[in-house]
Amino acid sequence: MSERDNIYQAPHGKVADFAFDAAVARVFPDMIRRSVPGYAETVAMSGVIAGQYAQANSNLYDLGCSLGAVTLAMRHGVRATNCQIIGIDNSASMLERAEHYLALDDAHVPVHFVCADICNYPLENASVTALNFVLQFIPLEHRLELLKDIAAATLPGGALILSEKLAFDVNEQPVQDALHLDFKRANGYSDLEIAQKRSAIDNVLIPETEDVHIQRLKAAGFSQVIRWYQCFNFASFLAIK
Ligand SMILES: C[S@@+](CC[C@H](N)C(=O)[O-])C[C@H]1O[C@@H](n2cnc3c(N)ncnc32)[C@H](O)[C@@H]1O
Ligand SMILES: O=C(O)C(=O)C[C@]1(C(=O)O)C=C[C@@H](O)C=C1
Repeated sequence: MSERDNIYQAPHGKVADFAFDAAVARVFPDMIRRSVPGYAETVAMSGVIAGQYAQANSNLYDLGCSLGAVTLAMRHGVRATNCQIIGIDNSASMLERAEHYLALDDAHVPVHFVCADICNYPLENASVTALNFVLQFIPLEHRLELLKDIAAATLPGGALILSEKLAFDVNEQPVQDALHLDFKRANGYSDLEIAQKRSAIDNVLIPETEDVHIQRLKAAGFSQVIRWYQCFNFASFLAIK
């Protein structure tokens, strides 16, 4: 079991930019469950989507895999034969723990975890790729290029699962922000913790609107984009090549 996230419980003075370091890796399952509305459903359904879109003799990628939650959900969902799943993250602390969870898992699809920058990693023969709450951390100027690389590596009929924190127009933004704030409060975060986490992620997690995501996925080479899930300000899209 993961430890409880109390990283922002005490006053920090100046709050440093958020990083996926050892302290975050240690509490990550608790942190993401209490911070991202719909996280558990998004992970579970990535297994169902992988079941539908995985093709025989292909690769499935979990880009920014953290502890491998989506990797393992896809591993249990895949029905096609001779697939392998490659989980990539540039945080060694995350991957160390991902290997631990993988060792406890009993499914049979081969899984390889790789410590690398997803913006430079050569992708190929992909039937399903997941970017589960990861593109939001990639610098804006690199996002289109990464999606183009994914689309180019994706087989016809293959899919990308893109889950993101969304930005909204001026009327909707305060409504969604208030609901997200209450979601965090309901999960036991204090107002100080919420405020300090917000300053930590302010320059690091840059959300964009649904329109921007859909247009860019199409510009990258995906022919159809469906928002299959949304819970408050977090949504997940299925982009089909
Ligand atoms: C919010 S977490 C992703 C959660 C995970 N996909 C899940 O569903 O549990 C973001 C992850 O992306 C990783 N990451 C961010 N930028 C990256 C990059 N350029 N290359 C590889 N990994 C990156 C971080 O280390 C972190 O583990
Ligand atoms: O938006 C927030 O307030 C968050 O805490 C979101 C978020 C995320 O979406 O990845 C940010 C960092 C942590 O990884 C967990 C959750």
